Amino acid sequence: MDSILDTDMSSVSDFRQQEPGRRVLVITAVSAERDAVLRGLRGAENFDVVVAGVGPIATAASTAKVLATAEYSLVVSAGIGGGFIGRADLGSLVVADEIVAADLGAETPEGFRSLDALGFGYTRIPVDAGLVSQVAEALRATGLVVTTGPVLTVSTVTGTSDTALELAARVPGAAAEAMEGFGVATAAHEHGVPIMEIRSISNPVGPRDRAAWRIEEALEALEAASSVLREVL
Ligand SMILES: O=C(O)c1cccc(C(=O)CC[C@H]2O[C@@H](n3cnc4c(=O)[nH]cnc43)[C@H](O)[C@@H]2O)c1
Repeated sequence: MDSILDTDMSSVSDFRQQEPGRRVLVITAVSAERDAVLRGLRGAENFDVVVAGVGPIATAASTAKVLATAEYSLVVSAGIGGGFIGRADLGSLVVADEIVAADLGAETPEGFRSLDALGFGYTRIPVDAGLVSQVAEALRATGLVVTTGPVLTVSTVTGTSDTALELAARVPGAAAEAMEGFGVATAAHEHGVPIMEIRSISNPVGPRDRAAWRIEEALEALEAASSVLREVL
């Protein structure tokens, strides 16, 4: 398999306008995630799966571009992510009940202040509670291990225990971190389309140990989750 970091974004420019209605747009960062989602969806016709790049900025731009060309009833940010220790183990799934731009703000002598605390915008996008519980229950019914909670969007992968502890204190209940959710959610929110985020856990949030990442297992869990999404969305 190619590196997880390969970003084949051809699906963005190849995207064709689809019938409006109950269409679901799934946004992944990289092609390995897209392929796992597509395996799970097994040709489901009401889903489009698009590679939008790594990080919140690339994904926001790519998602906005797709949403400008077609109508969707739901946008799903899906991919691998880091799990906060004690909240989400390797190979398990996290369904976001809130999508939080966790490092968008300012450092002050009193500590971090988020953009919304500074009065400049928003950093938290809630997910419909009924949708979260419906999807989480359906995933659990197939034997998958699922946590619901805030999923943090960061521009820098956490690499120390200190940062992991700081983020967990900043967002109580934080279950996972990744790099795209808030970008996808901002584009969806601005288009008035409901959003959800699902992460399969490839690594713990904390000291950088690239060799300990379990990307294959996380992609398998993402595939399994996608086959459930096929049935419930
Ligand atoms: O270890 C590195 O040197 C490194 C540098 C830049 C990027 C990476 C990635 O693995 C890209 C992250 C990619 O996967 C998602 N992801 C998975 N685990 C985490 C995490 O613990 N924190 C943040 N993002 C994570 C993310 O959504 C990206 O798409 C590695």
